[in-house]
Amino acid sequence: MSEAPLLKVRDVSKFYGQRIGCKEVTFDLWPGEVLAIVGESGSGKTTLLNCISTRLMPSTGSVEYAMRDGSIRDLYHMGEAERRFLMRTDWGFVHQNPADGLRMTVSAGANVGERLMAIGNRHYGNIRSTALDWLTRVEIGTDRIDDAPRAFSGGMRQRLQIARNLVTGPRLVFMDEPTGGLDVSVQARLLDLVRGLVNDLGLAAIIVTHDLAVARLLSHRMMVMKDGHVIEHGLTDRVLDDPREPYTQLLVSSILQV
Ligand SMILES: Nc1ncnc2c1ncn2[C@@H]1O[C@H](COP(=O)(O)OP(=O)(O)OP(=O)(O)O)[C@@H](O)[C@H]1O
Repeated sequence: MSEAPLLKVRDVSKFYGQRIGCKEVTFDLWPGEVLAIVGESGSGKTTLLNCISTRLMPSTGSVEYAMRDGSIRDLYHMGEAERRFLMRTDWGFVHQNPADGLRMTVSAGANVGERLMAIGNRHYGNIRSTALDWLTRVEIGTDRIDDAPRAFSGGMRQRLQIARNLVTGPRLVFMDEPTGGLDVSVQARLLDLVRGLVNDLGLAAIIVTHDLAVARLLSHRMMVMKDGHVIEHGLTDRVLDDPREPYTQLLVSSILQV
């Protein structure tokens, strides 16, 4: 890991009227590091993820990002066009529901290829061969390249969404319950795949999950949220093996096997 954080999140709070979405969240994320945000439903995980990824503007706080050229930018003071470019090129966002991250009626190949075109690739042959390569990497048969994702199973759709996000070589990927809504056996295969890709590509990732087994398998560090606050934060193995907060102890003990 390099010496400067990729993200510096400082005192990020989001209020929905009187209601707390998340409150005074501060942490650094380092290049190549995977952070899991865990907590029960309504604890503020998605609100925090959306604030950090600028899909939602926080009420207060700041997020600094180390750009590829080494400059540090304040995400909430970036122009809209620049932020969109960053999202398309340097970041990925994997939604729980693949339909939110895919174009369901265009082919699998086009779903992957259009991200390449968005960053300036114009050579059809190269785009198609890169798309084929990525379908293989996410274990989708290359004979399915011309099929639309609406003809795919849930697991295949999620793998295609991952290929679409990773094809442009992002440095940071946000994932919101990436295995939610899938069968257990499909989840296990997807988790293996995500873990392999994140390791191979040296990606930094922030993964929201209510499933501690997902956090155990994928993350280096984890933050536990309750009622919008981060109540515990540390190395994943430490938090899961030796939880300090009574609430985390309860969460851990409610899972038979993590
Ligand atoms: N658009 C909104 N308007 C009003 N309140 C909201 C909105 N979105 C979230 N909240 C509230 O903010 C709090 C945090 O919600 P959030 O969805 O971030 O939690 P979560 O941990 O991601 O839950 P889940 O796992 O169910 O998605 C909750 O009290 C929720 O009701």
